[in-house]
Amino acid sequence: MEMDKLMNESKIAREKAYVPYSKFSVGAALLSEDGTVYHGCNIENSAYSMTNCAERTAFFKAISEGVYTFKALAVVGDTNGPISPCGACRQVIAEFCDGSMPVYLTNLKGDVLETTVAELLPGAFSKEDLKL
Ligand SMILES: O=c1ccn([C@H]2C[C@H](O)[C@@H](CO)O2)c(=O)[nH]1
Ligand SMILES: [Zn+2]
Repeated sequence: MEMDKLMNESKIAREKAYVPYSKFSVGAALLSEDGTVYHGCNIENSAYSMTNCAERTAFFKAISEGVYTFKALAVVGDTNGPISPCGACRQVIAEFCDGSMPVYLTNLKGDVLETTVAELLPGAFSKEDLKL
């Protein structure tokens, strides 16, 4: 799949955001190895800290379906520059993706920052740290 298509999928995912508190909608589109695209949106809660970001929603949907191998991620929000995933999402992304996997951070104006999982979270805590 071309990356502009994946970025467009993230905009479609964004339309489902449940954001009565922040009114800040975010969408994510996670491309799996077999070509399936998992949509994620942010899902807020009156107990604010229970909010789930768009990125983690997309990952948890895929993982819960038994899908663990990913090729790319696109994220979009109505930000001035390319959206910047929060720390919690960076850690979840690092858990399930190779450091070299491309991540496309975008906004509604069409700005695109192409980065990688490793660039998003240098020094991520990982399973190696657990000495398993
Ligand atoms: O990368 C991001 C940044 C923020 N949010 C959500 C969390 C909250 O619902 C709203 C404002 O922080 O945006 C995401 O889903 N992803
Ligand atoms: Zn997040």
